[in-house]
Amino acid sequence: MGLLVDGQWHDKWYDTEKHGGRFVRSESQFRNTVAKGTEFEPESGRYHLYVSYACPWAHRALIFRKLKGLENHIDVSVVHPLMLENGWEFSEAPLNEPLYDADFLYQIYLKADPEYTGRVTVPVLWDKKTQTIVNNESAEIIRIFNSVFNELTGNTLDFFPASKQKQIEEINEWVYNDINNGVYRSGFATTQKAYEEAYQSLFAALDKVEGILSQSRYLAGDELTEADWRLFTTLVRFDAVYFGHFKTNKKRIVDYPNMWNYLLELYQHQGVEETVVMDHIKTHYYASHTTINPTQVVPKGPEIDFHQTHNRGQNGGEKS
Ligand SMILES: N[C@@H](CCC(=O)N[C@@H](CS)C(=O)NCC(=O)O)C(=O)O
Repeated sequence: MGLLVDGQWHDKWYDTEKHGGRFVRSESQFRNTVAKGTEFEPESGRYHLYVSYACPWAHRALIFRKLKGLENHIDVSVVHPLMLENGWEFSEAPLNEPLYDADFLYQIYLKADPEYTGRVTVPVLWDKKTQTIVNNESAEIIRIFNSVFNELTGNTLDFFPASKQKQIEEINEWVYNDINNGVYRSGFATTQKAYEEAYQSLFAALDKVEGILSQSRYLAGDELTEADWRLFTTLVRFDAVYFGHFKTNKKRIVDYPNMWNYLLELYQHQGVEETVVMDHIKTHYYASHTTINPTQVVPKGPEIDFHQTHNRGQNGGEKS
């Protein structure tokens, strides 16, 4: 775990002291988009996506690449699940870096900006033509994937429809703060107070989700949207990792009937299962966060069956 300062790598854990033991996520810095008539034209084969299978933010991008039929247009590199003193690393194939034969993800950041100061995070959308990072913010990468390559792929599925954008943005706001980032705020807290604040707002938000899903098929009504996929990547990690490792242990997702069935439905959505790589997920969290789990022992359980039949859309506690 570390960061770049003026282009130099420093092995340093998150500084929570400044914020009373609270984990505060820093803003992503590369915020360009792909668009016709700009320096980043939508072109097949031009862009490369760096991800970790472990990371919920990168997972969003992988899911959108799949749902939007971009696999033949945007290739992917997957980092090694362990993130230790050099940050994200590449390894032997298939976890190698094909463009520059880089060993570490920070080298890719340095290609984009030799003086870069900041965290070296996944996902990264890389432009092979101008050899720079287009964007390293998953919330924006999924919007790019949602629409920008439609002419190339012919895939017009829209997970951010104009009629629902305001509602989706509102849902994203509290789901991000209290759930997606909430699990990290709980797990990375270094004071009891900071942990309890995060824990309480997390479970209040999960109760809210359960309430919504008892009335409605998806978060924003009967249409599957970006808001659902953003929540999914946290829910699918919850019982296996966050519940134990991040101490978010009031309830598991399997204890919420509507949310659990919803999670099964999303997991079983065409193409999604192959984006969920549980051994990378467990290894990454348990063995990389040595301040939380110094032995780096990865628990064997729990056994989770995401293939169970779900009841969504069958009037089973929710309107179809
Ligand atoms: N806001 C970013 C967050 C990405 C992020 O924090 N990724 C984590 C992995 S889950 C990471 O790469 N962390 C490395 C670090 O913070 O040094 C996004 O959504 O893309």
